[in-house]
Amino acid sequence: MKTAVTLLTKDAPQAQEVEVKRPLNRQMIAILDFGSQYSELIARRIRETQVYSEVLPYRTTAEQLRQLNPKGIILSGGPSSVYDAKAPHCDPEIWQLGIPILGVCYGMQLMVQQLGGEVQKSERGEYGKAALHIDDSKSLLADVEDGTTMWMSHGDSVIKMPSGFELLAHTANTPCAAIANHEKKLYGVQFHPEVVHSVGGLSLIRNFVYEICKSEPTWTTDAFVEEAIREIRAKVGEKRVLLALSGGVDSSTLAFLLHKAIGDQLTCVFIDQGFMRKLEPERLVKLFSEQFHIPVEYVNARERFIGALNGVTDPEEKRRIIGHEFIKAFEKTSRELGPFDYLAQGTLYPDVIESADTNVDPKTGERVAVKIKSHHNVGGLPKDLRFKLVEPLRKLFKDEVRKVGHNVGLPLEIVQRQPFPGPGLAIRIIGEVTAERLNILRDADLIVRQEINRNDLYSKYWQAFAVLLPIRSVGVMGDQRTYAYPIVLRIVTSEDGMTADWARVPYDVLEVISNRIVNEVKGVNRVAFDITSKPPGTIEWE
Ligand SMILES: Nc1ncnc2c1ncn2[C@@H]1O[C@H](COP(=O)(O)OP(=O)(O)OP(=O)(O)O)[C@@H](O)[C@H]1O
Ligand SMILES: O=c1[nH]c(=O)c2[nH+]cn([C@@H]3O[C@H](COP(=O)(O)O)[C@@H](O)[C@H]3O)c2[nH]1
Ligand SMILES: NC(=O)CC[C@H](N)C(=O)O
Ligand SMILES: [Mg+2]
Repeated sequence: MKTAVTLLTKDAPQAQEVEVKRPLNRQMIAILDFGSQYSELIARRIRETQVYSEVLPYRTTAEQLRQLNPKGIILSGGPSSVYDAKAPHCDPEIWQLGIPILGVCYGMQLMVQQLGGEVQKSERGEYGKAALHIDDSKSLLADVEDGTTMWMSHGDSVIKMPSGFELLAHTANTPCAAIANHEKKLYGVQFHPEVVHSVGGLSLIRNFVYEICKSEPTWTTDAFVEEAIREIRAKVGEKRVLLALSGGVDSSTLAFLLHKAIGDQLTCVFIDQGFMRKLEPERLVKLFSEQFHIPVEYVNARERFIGALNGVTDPEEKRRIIGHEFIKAFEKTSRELGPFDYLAQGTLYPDVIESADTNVDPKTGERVAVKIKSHHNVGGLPKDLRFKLVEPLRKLFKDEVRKVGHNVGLPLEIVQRQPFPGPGLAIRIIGEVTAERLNILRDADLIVRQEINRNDLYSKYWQAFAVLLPIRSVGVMGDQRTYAYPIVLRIVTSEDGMTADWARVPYDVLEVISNRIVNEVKGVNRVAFDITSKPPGTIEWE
């Protein structure tokens, strides 16, 4: 049996109303989102404990929550201050639901304020690591070591707890760093247990999920696949689906998942936008058709894409045009091979969060855009998209998708592939994209890949690639003056693409890459290595 609750979720495509359907017997932890950058990270940490979790808008009412029947509720952090007139509030009825609640940072401050305690701006904010001194190691803080490091990011503090609450922990700057009303199962922490720097954060989350909420670890990759297949079948019915297949991890995983779910109602379409790496298109079509027996329609759209980018230099403009051309190519394919009602894409959560509206305006409580860059498959979509979207991986992070891929039988060589962006080499050529620059970058990129593979480094790095800059510098080769492009090496480590660090690549590997590029690629006379982490940089240069 299913319960249907209509909610406006924050990452809904074109902000349509989305029905969140949860089977009544599904155990879940609901997260109410007050605009924290980490809301989805909390969900992911909960899922790591094998309990299903979903982020919902902070306006979700107590009645809607009662229908969803979660085992526990978490209130996220957020940029607002609870005492501001326009700060976002939750439905005050939720405190009476009898469901355990954990407030994190802003979430705790809100709990305190609504239940009669006091929150004030503190003299000194606390940002970064803090030592947590434990006053009561029962329940929430069981197994969390006294003096452990927790990560803080707040300017306000709880100065008076509501009645019925007890102190669980403090730090040097924060007298109430963790509090509880054991009887009502209401808990609050000023720090962020969900971030990786909080040592013991996962223990705290496990205590909440298992000991306090009494959830059971039923959310496994098997369960995800089973449910995704059921939902795809229910959504699509007898209709036909066009899958945008790039050959990357996400869309290949989706191809296997959809193939299991709807068999030959599925048509996979690969668009050759002209920005692929050397030999990639041929390899992909062969692999899927011959080895996996999943036929792929190859669409040659090279002329259209490069034509559309003629003279365009602004990165967001490039991304918008590329997204638009992708959709035009899918529509053309639909006219020729369709019709298709549904377009399936391997969209993941990081694509969504970087492209879409994610923050709450502290003054109005409304979402405001903090767009980092429009991923072609999210921000590049037109408002009047003719297809309905099928994006079952939309809530997942890359490492979760890799597990799903493995589960549905995708071979290791694809499961472990480094990501490659849909706009391809076009966003690795800074400024205008020309055929000449594409050829140069393709040759340089091949050398990077060859040397990384030769040294067995491929699986150590999140991505390793070359970027071409549209400037030229002077060099000397064979006693001749050269005036040519530089290539930048971008090689990073990362867990999920949301943050990244530059890889400490052995000098001798860098040396060989540099020598080979300058010697073998005509038009390049200099190689640089990017040593910027994300943040403040991003992984791709555009
Ligand atoms: N050349 C292409 N042809 C068809 N669809 C594409 C192409 N490039 C990207 N897409 C679509 O856009 C989605 C997002 O691209 P993205 O690169 O994030 O994922 P991916 O290619 O599937 O995996 P990876 O991130 O590992 O490269 C893909 O899942 C796919 O649905
Ligand atoms: O399919 C995609 N379409 C895009 O428009 C896009 N932009 C960035 N990326 C990939 O996303 C990850 C994070 O990249 P950034 O740090 O550059 O935002 C990195 O792994 C990037 O390669 C994209 N993938
Ligand atoms: N990270 C947060 O949730 C911050 C909450 C609130 N804005 C503060 O500064 O205390
Ligand atoms: Mg890709």
